[in-house]
Amino acid sequence: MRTRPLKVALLGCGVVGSEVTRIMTTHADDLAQRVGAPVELAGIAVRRPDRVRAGVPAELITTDATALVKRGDIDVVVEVIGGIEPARTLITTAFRHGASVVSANKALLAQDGAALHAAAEQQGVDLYYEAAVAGAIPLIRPLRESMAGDKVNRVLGIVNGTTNFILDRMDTSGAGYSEALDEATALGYAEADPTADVEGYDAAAKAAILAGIAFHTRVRLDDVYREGMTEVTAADFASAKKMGCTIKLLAICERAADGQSVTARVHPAMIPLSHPLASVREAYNAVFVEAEAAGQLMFYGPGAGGSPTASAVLGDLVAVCRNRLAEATGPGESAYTRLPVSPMGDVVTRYHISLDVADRPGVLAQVATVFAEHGVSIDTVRQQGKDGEASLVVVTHRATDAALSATVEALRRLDTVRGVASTMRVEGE
Ligand SMILES: NC(=O)c1ccc[n+]([C@@H]2O[C@H](COP(=O)([O-])OP(=O)(O)OC[C@H]3O[C@@H](n4cnc5c(N)ncnc54)[C@H](O)[C@@H]3O)[C@@H](O)[C@H]2O)c1
Ligand SMILES: N[C@@H](CCO)C(=O)O
Ligand code: NA
Repeated sequence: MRTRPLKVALLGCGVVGSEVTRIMTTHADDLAQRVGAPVELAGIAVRRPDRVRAGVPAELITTDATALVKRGDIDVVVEVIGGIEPARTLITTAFRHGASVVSANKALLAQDGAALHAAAEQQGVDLYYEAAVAGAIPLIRPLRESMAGDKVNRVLGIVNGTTNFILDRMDTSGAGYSEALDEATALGYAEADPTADVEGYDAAAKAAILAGIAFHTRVRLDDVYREGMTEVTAADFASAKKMGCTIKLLAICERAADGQSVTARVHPAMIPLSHPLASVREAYNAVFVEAEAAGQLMFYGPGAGGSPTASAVLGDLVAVCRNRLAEATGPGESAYTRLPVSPMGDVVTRYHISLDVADRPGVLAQVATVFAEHGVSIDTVRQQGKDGEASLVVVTHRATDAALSATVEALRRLDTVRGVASTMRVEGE
C-alpha cells in the first residue's frame, strides 16, 4: 500500500458533510485498504466556523473555500454545499488545480452538467455524483457502467424523499402538509429551501440527470416538465383510494416509440396499490429502469438523509481515489445520441378527472361528447349526486397529454360543469 496519503478537501459541513467527515474519520483504515493508500481529510470549508461540530477536527476548519481548492496538493474535492454559486466556481477552480470532484449537487449538475464534464475532461480529472440522485441508492454508476451495453427505454420512479415522506404521511395518518414538511426538514431530508422539493425542482433536476445518462443525450432542467405536490389534497387521496390507488410524485423519463426523441417529466400521479411504487414509504426512493436486453430492474433504498447520502459520497470518493492511484479517470459524459426532448403535450398518459356538474338529464352525454370530440376514450365513470349537483369522476384510456388537457379545458367551458375539482395523471398500469 502507498504510504503517501491522498488528500481530500470537504466543502460544506451540514447534514451530508458532517456524515462524510464522520465516516472518513471512523473508517479511515478500511478506506485506506480499499483505496490502496491512506485517504486524508486535509481541510473542511464551512460558512459558520463557530458552530460546534462533534468529531470534526477543529484544525481542519476554514472559511476560505477558494484557498482550500487552490492549494495544489488536494487530490479530491467533495462538494456538499449545494446551490449553483459558489459551488460551480469552486468545482471548476478545483479542476484547474488538478483535483477530481465528488458532488451531491443535483441542481448544479442538471443546470451545468455538460460544461462541468467538459471542464473535468479537459483537466484529465474525474467528476462523480452518485449522491445527487436517489441518495444512497446506486443508480448513476449502474446506468453509466453496468448498463453501458444495453439500451434503456424508460426510467420511472420516486426520486425525492421529502415529498414521498409528506405524501406518505398525508395518505396513511391524514397528517397535514405543513406538519409533515416540518418533520421531513427536521430529519435532514429537505433541501435548504424546501420549495425545491415540494414544487418538484429537486426531482426535475434528478430526472434531467437520469435521462441524460440513460439515453446518452443532454437533458437540462428546463427540458423537464414539472408539477409539484403542493396542490395534492386529502380529497385527491380519498378519490385515489376509491380507485384502489395512492398518490406519488413521480419522475418519468422515456424514449419515444420511434426512438427519435425523449421526454422527461415530474408530477404527482395516481398509481395502483398493487404497483411496487405504492409501497415505497417515508423518505425511501425507488426507480424502475426498463432496458431492451435486461428487461425491468428496480432500485430501492433510502433516498435522503445525512448518513445514506454520505454512503454514496464515500463510494464515489473511493472510486475516484482508486482512479488517481491508477493515473486514470472513470467514464465521462456520454451524449452522442443528441436526441431532442419533446414537449409534455406529446407524452401519452391517462387522466383522472373529477368534475362538479349539474345533476340533470343529458349532462353525462354532454361530457362524454367533449371526450369523443378530442379523441379521448373513457375507461370508467363514477357519479355521485347531491341536491341537484353531482360529482363526476372520469378515468380515461391512454391519450396524448395535449389531447387530455384540451379535453379538460373544453369541459371547463360547459355550462353544466360547475368546476373541475381535480385532474391527476394515472400511471403504473
Ligand atoms: N440532505 C440530503 O438528504 C441530501 C441528499 C442528497 C443530496 N443532497 C445534496 O447535498 C448537498 C448538501 O446538502 P445538505 O443537506 O448537507 O445541506 P446543508 O444545508 O445541511 O449543508 C450545506 C452546508 O454548506 C455550508 N455552506 C454554504 N455555503 C458555503 C461556503 N461558501 N463555504 C463553505 N460552506 C458553505 C452551509 O453553511 C451548510 O452547513 C446539496 O447539494 C443537496 O442537494 C442532500
Ligand atoms: N431533498 C432531497 C434530498 C435527496 O436528494 C430529497 O428529499 O430527496
Ligand atoms: Na444515488
